[in-house]
Amino acid sequence: MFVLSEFRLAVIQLQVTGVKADNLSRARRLVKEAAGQGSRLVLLPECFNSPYGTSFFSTYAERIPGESTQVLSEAARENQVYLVGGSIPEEDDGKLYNSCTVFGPNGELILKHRKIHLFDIDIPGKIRFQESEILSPGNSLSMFDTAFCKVGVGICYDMRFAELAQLYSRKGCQLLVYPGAFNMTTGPAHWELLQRGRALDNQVYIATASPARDETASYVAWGHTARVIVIKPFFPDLQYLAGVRQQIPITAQRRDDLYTVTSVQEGSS
Ligand SMILES: O=C(O)CCC(=O)C(=O)O
Repeated sequence: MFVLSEFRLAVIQLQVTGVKADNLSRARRLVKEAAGQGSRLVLLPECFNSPYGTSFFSTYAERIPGESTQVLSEAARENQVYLVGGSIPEEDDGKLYNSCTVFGPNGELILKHRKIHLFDIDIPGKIRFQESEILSPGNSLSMFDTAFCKVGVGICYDMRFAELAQLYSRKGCQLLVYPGAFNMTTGPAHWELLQRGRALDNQVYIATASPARDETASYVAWGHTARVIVIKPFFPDLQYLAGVRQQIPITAQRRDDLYTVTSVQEGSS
């Protein structure tokens, strides 16, 4: 397979409101803009079509395929990009999931990742959030190949679990993407730290996308810029990555005879 050493990736920090149609059209417009700037892989945030919160999930939930994933598929095809479609509340067989769909440049659905680790935390006086009151967890790892590199997918809280990133890296991923929506408590404390940790431990690139911060929302996303909508291009450079892995060869230096992290799931490619 011909692999480009360097490519442009766009992370869209989307303004998300209660009007689904606006969220979809805004996302579509920004994917086009990102592609117009040369991006080959585009990432949207967690819950990009709906406000984030357990009280919203059932109202905004859709089946897959459905309205939102149709828009994503068309946006990927029209702009010839790999599109990691953030996440949406998904309804399937009476259950709700937090699901990320990934589309290829022909608009084909490459994979669906259901958030594996549900966001259940309780920090007294700060934030209580219990996704598991409403959502069911996914049970699969999710990776896909592109013309540039192999990509592992997680959603927000999934990023806290070092084992998942480690498995993705061991299975050959060079880039991990996490649509996210951290908050004003854990955002400043951990959002960047987690990304740097996962990247450093595993010698991979990490890309995350958050909804833009909206102080009027019931759940205020940390985001991480001052602007309402930003597209951040950056260039994963696989040659550089290979160099780092050679210079600091931790993969070969692991003591598999002493410890190991394995997936109990077979057949995840
Ligand atoms: O891990 C955190 O602190 C935030 C996670 C989160 O917001 C989510 O999973 O949606």
